[in-house]
Amino acid sequence: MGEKIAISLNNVSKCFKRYNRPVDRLKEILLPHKNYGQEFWALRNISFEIIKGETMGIIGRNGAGKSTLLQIICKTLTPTSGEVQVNGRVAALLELGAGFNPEFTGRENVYMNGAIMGLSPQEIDERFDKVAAFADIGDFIDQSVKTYSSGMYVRLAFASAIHVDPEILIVDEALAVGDMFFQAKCMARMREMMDNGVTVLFVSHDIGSVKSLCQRCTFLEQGEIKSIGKASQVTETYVSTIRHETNQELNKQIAQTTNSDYPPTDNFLDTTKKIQKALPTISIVVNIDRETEFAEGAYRYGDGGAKILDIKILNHAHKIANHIEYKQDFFIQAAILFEKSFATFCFGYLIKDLKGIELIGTTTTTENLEIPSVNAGDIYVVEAKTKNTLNDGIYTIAFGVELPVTPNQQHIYLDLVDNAVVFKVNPPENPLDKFWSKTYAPVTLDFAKIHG
Ligand SMILES: Nc1ncnc2c1ncn2[C@@H]1O[C@H](COP(=O)(O)OP(=O)(O)OP(=O)(O)O)[C@@H](O)[C@H]1O
Repeated sequence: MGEKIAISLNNVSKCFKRYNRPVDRLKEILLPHKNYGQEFWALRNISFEIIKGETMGIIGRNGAGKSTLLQIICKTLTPTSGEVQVNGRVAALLELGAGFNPEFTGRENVYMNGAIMGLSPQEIDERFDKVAAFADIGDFIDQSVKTYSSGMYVRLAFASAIHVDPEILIVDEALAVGDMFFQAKCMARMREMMDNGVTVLFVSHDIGSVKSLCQRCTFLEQGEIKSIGKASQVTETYVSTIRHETNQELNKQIAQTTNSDYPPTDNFLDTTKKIQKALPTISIVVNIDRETEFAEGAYRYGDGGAKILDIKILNHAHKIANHIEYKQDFFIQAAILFEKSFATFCFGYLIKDLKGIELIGTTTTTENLEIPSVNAGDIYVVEAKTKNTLNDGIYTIAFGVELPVTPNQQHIYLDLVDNAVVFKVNPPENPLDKFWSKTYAPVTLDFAKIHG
């Protein structure tokens, strides 16, 4: 394994045996030549390398094999076949319950953990106060760990893991158990460790955290790598896969309750404010007679029935632009061809930064705008006008046409083009106008002198 590689997996597979009844397991122990269980491959042919200092996210549905993979890397499980090489001191925060001895006090566990990680008692003495301060569990540090709440347990586990100077930090969803203040503290600490060159492997169902923390990401599906690469792209593949399945599930539910192919939007019409608004006269700049090529890296998904022909960003002067100005109005215009008839539809957009973090967006249902029925063959041009509240930088837009099923909660995606357009926000002409957050919301500031 090269010096720059922290973790290397070569064709790693893991097979578990599953038994229908506990007695079958016993029978197999007693009669080892007989087979009473079924083989289950939790991982199949997993190969990748993680470079030192890199942060890799692992995502996938429940049961995809994420924890099994981490346990194999941490060597608490042995693979059925394949090779695993790990180069560096590993601190792992796996599922709750692993790692600490419940009979020992918190203090004893910190010493035990430090010793396992190769620290001398003197080194642990030097660090203990920092561990206790980070965990912040007060006198519980001298109580046995079995009396801890799950939150206290995570606090101490995280504090002791990060204070052994790991070269590789492996975190499995553990942070989700702590309270929000502790989660924020852990995230900040993880970022600091990454900045200092620690390699991090991070399993999470929170796509936002994976996008913001990880450079690369692996999407596991039924024990196999479905996608591996840049975190922003892999997380998008994952989200689109899940949305596609949600679409199918919703369609199934709808088909069971109605005879029509698509949702009866009567319920929707009854329960939301009816704003039957004719589309204003729009000065059309999008292509309406052919499908346009979207930005490099764009990808689309959806159930069909509608097709987005074109999406354009327009500057404050309503001219096609790939640059928009600080704090000025801009427009998003799209053309949609309907291939089926629908009782209504909904459109919306989402602006993301280059890491894929979703910053600003809305839909017609969020805005309480209801669009009347459309017929197969209709072409609609839709437009959003908004003020640019983004800081200077590069952004992408996802634009979707959907069917509202439950207002603002569940939509069926007919056509969604992600990363459809890339655009740049220019820095302000006057540097004094610059703000320092990713986005800006207009505000009224006030003050009053109450003394002196
Ligand atoms: N000891 C075991 N014996 C039998 N099957 C197991 C064992 N451990 C895990 N599995 C199975 O292997 C598959 C992968 O499990 P794993 O815990 O790695 O998934 P995961 O992606 O971490 O899921 P989650 O997101 O729910 O934590 C699951 O179907 C699980 O039931």
